[in-house]
Amino acid sequence: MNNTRKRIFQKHYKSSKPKDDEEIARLKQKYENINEVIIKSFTDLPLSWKTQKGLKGSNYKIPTQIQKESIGYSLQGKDVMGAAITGSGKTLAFLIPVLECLFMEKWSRHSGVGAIIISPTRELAYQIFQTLKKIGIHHDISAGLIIGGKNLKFERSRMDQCNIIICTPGRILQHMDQNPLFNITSMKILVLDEADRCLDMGFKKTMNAILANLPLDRQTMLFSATQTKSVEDLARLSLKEPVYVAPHEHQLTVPVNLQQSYVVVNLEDKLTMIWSFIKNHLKQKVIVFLASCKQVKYFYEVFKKLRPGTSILALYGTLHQEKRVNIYDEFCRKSNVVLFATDIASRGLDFPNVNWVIQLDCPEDANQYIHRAGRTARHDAKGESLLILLPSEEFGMIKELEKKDIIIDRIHIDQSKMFSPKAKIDAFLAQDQQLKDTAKRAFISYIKSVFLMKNKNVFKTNEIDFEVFSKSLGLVSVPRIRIIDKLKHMNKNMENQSLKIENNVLIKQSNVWSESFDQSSNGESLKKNHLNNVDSPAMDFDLSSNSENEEDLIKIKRENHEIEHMENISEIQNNANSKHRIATKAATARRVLKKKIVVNKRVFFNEEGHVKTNQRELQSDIGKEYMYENSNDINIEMAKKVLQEEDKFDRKRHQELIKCRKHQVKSKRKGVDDNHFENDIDVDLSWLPDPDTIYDKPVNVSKQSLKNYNFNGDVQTHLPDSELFVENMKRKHSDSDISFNGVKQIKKIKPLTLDEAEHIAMKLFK
Ligand SMILES: Nc1ncnc2c1ncn2[C@@H]1O[C@H](COP(=O)(O)OP(=O)(O)OP(=O)(O)O)[C@@H](O)[C@H]1O
Repeated sequence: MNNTRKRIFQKHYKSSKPKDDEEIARLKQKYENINEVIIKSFTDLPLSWKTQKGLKGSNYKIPTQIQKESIGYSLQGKDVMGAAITGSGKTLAFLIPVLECLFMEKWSRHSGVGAIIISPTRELAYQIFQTLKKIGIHHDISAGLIIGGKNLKFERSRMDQCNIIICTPGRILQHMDQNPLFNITSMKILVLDEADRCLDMGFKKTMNAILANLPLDRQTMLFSATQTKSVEDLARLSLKEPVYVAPHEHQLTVPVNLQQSYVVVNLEDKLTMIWSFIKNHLKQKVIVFLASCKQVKYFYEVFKKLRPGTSILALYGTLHQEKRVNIYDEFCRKSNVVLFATDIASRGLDFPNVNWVIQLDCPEDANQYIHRAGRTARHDAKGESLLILLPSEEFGMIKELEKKDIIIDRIHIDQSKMFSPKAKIDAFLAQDQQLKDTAKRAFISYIKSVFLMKNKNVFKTNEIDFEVFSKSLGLVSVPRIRIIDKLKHMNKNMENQSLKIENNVLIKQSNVWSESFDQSSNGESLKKNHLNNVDSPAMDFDLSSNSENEEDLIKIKRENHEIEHMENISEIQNNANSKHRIATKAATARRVLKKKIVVNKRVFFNEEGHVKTNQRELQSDIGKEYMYENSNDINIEMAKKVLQEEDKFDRKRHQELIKCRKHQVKSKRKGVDDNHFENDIDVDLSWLPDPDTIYDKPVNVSKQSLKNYNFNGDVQTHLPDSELFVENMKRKHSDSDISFNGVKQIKKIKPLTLDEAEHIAMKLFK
């Protein structure tokens, strides 16, 4: 019955399939009369049957507002700039026109690249690809995901067969540069998802290079929840009379179903706060945003060890690509789970059914807040967002959000529901050096991220109590951050000076900074913890992560910064480089002598716990002379010579020792006692029982002749079972022909049982 129905349906379906040419002509006619007001469902849009079927199969029936308003313009071939709140369906708003455009152009697998869709992160590109696969399943068009993390050759061999390329900026540029067969001359559509991010300073050079390679005769679509309106950006993209579609402008910046709130906590209480939150929300799906990948790593490692009773995942840029995709999929699948993430997860990702978004570290700006919070309450779903602010961040950040019409309520933490995992974390770090290092890196990366943030009304490094913060992470002492020390020092000397620096110099500089931290924690300079009014210069750094360049590579969003408080950037670089000079022991010793520091004396103890005084004296004449020379200075050349001379003596002694050892082995083999070695092995064996006494007695030995021995070799009184024991032993050993060195051979002795062996041992040691 079912089969018949299916066949009938297929017959009907086949007969109703219009010829492509006819369909194209019919649809073209309708393009001019698209009226968004009368569009109630996707079927009201002039779309090919292949797309309609794909949409239906994916359960998309009613278009969202941005889809209704933008798809018409896109079908007409206009450049479109779409801006709509997070989770409002912007992906379909550009994927449908892309498919339709290629269909109308009668694009086939052999027609080459027809559309390029660029996304700032790999995860987002992967997600777009998945959606395209669903809705484009009935089209005879191929698509490729070009995001890196895979062999370039492998991608290259497939590039030419792709009609739609979904990519990240870095990877597509790599193909443009390195693949002579990559042909995009016939390309029709360019889409930038999260356009403002793709066009900001982080990707500026890459995007400029990509755009220079693309044909000018193309349609361009830009989509984002926080769309760029920069004239410069639009000029770079060579947009032609773009249509700006923003259905929620002046009404909404965040979804209506999003419930927002914020709390104010001290930096040192953040860990306790998030731990308590997780413990109170074990049955929820939560994303926790942090400022850097090193922090994410630390929180992930610690929380995994703490075992809160829910799954813990982490997503950050330095993870291997395959792992990233697996974590992404796992988080999508699970319902009770906490994901610690950097901002690679803040834009575009459509994780289903996220209950909470926690912004544990303050977002860079209001736009960042919008994107992060938008990971929940997507489409028609509800969700909650909690922003965690430091007392020093509250005023500035709330003002920033108000500028974007985002009004959020402050809530207070119920202290009775706070559980501190501090004691456990301290214990973990004490046992695990790796975790301790991760904590140090987390500490440093957080301080650096605050230091480099542009908005100094919000991010104030001088308000951070370094000692208290480091303790809260389980660290015993404060890790040293040299560059902050350096800048603090320079700040004092060079106030009111400014300097224009080039982008690339600063990028290099930031790399030096990221490497130049010293993990030793005994630096006096930071013992006081507070930076004395040191704030970073007004630089526009983007610490947000991205998969292309790895998130800890600090990127600048704006060119030609005015940097106050710095006299000469090259000087910083020189100084920073000089920090990398290897400190030799000699140099350290010289410094110690110069400063007249009394270093601790090293004391050696022997096994009995007595202080060893007889240190080996130098043997060579030159060595003795050097030792008794009463100088406070270190003469490296002289020390070298002494070592060379002493080396000769050492080698000689070593050879003698080897000779002696050989001699000892030989003697042992011969069974000859060697007095020399007896002296070496100074062990008193007098307490051992005389083997003759035990083994060489006749079977019916008298009770009186049997003796037991205590540990000191003293004869003890006879025990009633001793005779039995010896007899038994003799009987057992009667078959053996094992011979003891220097002891009479006992023939045919059977081996002892375990009990007997234990018994004899007990007797001997009593
Ligand atoms: N017409 C529709 N009907 C039902 N669901 C839809 C429709 N359009 C999109 N969705 C769903 O809404 C969710 C959000 O869509 P999408 O990821 O495209 O949002 P977005 O606007 O791109 O968000 P962001 O700004 O965060 O990137 C997805 O789960 C998607 O499947």
